[in-house]
Amino acid sequence: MLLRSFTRLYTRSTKSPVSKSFFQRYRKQIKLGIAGTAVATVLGFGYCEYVIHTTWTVELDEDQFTRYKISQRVDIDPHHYFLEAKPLSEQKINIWKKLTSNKIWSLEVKQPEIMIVRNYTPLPLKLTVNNKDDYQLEPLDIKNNDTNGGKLLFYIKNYDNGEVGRWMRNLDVGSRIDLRGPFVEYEFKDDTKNVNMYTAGTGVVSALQILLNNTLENPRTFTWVHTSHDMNELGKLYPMMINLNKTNDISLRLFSDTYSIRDNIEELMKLTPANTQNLSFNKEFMALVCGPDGFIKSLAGAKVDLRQGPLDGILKHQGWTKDNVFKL
Ligand SMILES: Cc1cc2nc3c(=O)[nH]c(=O)nc-3n(C[C@H](O)[C@H](O)[C@H](O)COP(=O)(O)OP(=O)(O)OC[C@H]3O[C@@H](n4cnc5c(N)ncnc54)[C@H](O)[C@@H]3O)c2cc1C
Repeated sequence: MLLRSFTRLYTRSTKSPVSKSFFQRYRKQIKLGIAGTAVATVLGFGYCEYVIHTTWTVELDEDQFTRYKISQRVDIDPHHYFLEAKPLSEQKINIWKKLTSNKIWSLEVKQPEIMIVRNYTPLPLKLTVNNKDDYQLEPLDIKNNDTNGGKLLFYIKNYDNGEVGRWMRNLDVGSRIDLRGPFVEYEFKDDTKNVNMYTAGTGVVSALQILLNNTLENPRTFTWVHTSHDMNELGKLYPMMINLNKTNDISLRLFSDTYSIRDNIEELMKLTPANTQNLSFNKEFMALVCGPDGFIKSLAGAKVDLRQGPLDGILKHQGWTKDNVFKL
């Protein structure tokens, strides 16, 4: 008796008649279910792709992000590098022609892990990397529609404790970055004929962005003062600046080894023509100042809450008016 019930139990548990009949009974439905799941998965992936492509704009836009990937990066020194970003979708608008050399503009880069953005200033330059330590920079021929496939080149400083510059430096080539813009920081008025440009550190990019754009019909005259701790931090931007200095419209004066302009006040005064028109606004002259806070303060007075703030410093001393000066 005991043996029989054991045999019955054993037989039931090993034959599993329930599952066998279940599969037999619902074979069709199971097959349909598997096929349905496969179709849903394929459609799901397709939908995700659709959503991604429609929630990120294809053309650069101020309100929404456009997807790029890091196509090349060249490290200059531990705190400076070039980064080239290539759009994932073809850009129909030639942004350089659209903005011309009348505007200084930047793009926002998103750091998605901590959801912050920082502005960076694209340069109209083509980067060619020959090998690990050798690269070339060449200006885009914007007038003749050279867009380099919409690739954008940035010159970036990474601070030891900085978030975005450091994050981008550690990303692999091929990684995705999202860009938004353009945001115009300054636009020249047609009347402006003579520009005094004062830049320090990465502020160099504002001057280079307009001076390397060859779309302007009637070029302006530029007196450009740049100060860097060490000109080597500019990498191959430095020889490019020396070449720009050889053109008729640009006169460049470089101060190295110091961000402090205190040591060079006399020379800066000489480079900053005194306004002899009794402090009245002369629409042909414009001074742009771009660099660290202390640099801006010494030249033109401090910015206040990201606004222009009162005019002070060397430019005020030389009789320039508030309307002739813009702090970037
Ligand atoms: C219009 C515009 C264009 C620009 N273009 C360029 C460009 O082309 N290239 C470029 O390199 N930069 C450019 N910048 C600067 C850039 O946007 C960033 O500010 C810069 O890269 C630093 O950002 P980060 O996230 O790397 O560092 P952050 O995290 O902002 O830190 C920067 C530095 O400040 C220090 N810091 C951070 N928080 C504090 C705090 N609370 N108190 C004291 N110190 C602090 C950090 O330690 C670090 O040293 C531009 C800025 C503007 C507004």
